[in-house]
Amino acid sequence: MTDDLTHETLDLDDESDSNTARLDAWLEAVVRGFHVSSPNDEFRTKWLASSRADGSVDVGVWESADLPLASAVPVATFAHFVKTLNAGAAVIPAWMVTDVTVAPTHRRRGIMRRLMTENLESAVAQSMPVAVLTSSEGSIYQRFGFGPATRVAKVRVDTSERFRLRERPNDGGRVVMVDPATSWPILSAIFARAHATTRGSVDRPDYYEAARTGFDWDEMSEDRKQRIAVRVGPDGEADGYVAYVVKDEDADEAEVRDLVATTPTAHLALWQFLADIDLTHAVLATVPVVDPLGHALVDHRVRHTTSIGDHLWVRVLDVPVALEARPWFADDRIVLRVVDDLGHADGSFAIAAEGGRATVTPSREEPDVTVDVETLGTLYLGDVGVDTMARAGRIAGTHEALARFATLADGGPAPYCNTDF
Ligand SMILES: CC(=O)SCCNC(=O)CCNC(=O)[C@H](O)C(C)(C)COP(=O)(O)OP(=O)(O)OC[C@H]1O[C@@H](n2cnc3c(N)ncnc32)[C@H](O)[C@@H]1OP(=O)(O)O
Repeated sequence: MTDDLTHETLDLDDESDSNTARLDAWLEAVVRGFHVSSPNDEFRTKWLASSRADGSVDVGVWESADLPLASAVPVATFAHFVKTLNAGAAVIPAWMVTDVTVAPTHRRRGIMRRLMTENLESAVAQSMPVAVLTSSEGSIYQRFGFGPATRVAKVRVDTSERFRLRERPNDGGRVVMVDPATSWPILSAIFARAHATTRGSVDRPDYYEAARTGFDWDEMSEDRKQRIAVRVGPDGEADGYVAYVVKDEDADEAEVRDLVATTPTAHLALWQFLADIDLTHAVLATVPVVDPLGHALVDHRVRHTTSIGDHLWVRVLDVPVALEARPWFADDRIVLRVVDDLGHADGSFAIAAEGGRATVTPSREEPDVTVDVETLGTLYLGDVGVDTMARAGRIAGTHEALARFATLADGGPAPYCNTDF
């Protein structure tokens, strides 16, 4: 990498003592970077199994072992694996970037920039249409072409007697408590259906299975607090679930760890279930910003938003593949210029849309509208409209061209990603 730093991709399958020590040191660097306690043996074993299952590619940067007090722990880490993103009209491969850390002793000397630049080049070499990540801070990744593309809200819902749905779900379905240890086939099938139909959804890393079936990654121990309820629809098919904990019996609050529903009725039925938990009077949850729950309540104020934040960041790498996978909302043809300092998405592209889908091809025509690749990432899943970005000074074009682009690009359901990675 530089004279005193070496850059190495871990071998997750080598079980020799020396390589195990290497993996442990890499994991220590990650948890240290995020200020999490050092892992115990159970965490390490489960982390390795999950990383292998995901096909994770984990890179570390080490100082020379000849330096005084040289540590086995790398000074930087970077990982990616490939899953899928529901882009609204098609599900496409997504290059998922994670575990980016640089030690305080080595910060701000370009290590992360180098790792990210090389990593995105690998993604392009493997024909990835988009890279995605979730970010610890708000101003790191724009410089690499990532734009915040979905948001989540944190809510506190008063589930005392004030909680009343206008209409109690009454379609003949029921909610059943299931044993977390054996729940995974049901939960993963529900999530797969939600993923296939939810714009902005990213498929889940393998560690979700351990999290849902009895391992608490934060506490690094067996999870004996989490409960799971599954909603069974009138046809006998499981169509939603909620995983929750009542952390402290005195706190009166249930905390939702995961709520996935494949139908509107299942969603409301699971909220009614949460409201019906005795000895609790509030539910804390992370939910879509555009959420029907408030509108389904007699008193919408029982659902109180405590914060809204960005969640999934998108970096378009292959403009035609990415844009052909998203929905379009008018029949029109427009030439879009994308400016990308890293070059991957740079160029002009004709978007010819008809019947909700577009054919996108490189073009030499004069562009109607110009965006940088970060702005394209933010527009991609439809969380923010063209007009808003134009008024933020982020899209160039004539008034008429911007209006046509807005009619073409804006519409459809608000995106939602409820996968953390
Ligand atoms: C996808 C994820 O994993 S998100 C998690 C990111 N990791 C963390 O938050 C853990 C704690 N932080 C860190 O480990 C490090 O500070 C990192 C990884 C964020 C940055 O690593 P560094 O090697 O210091 O970054 P590097 O020196 O390559 O900086 C590259 C550019 O990003 C900028 N940058 C770096 N960190 C930050 C930050 N926290 N906020 C804003 N800008 C930043 C630098 O100023 C630099 O800008 P420039 O090249 O355009 O002038």
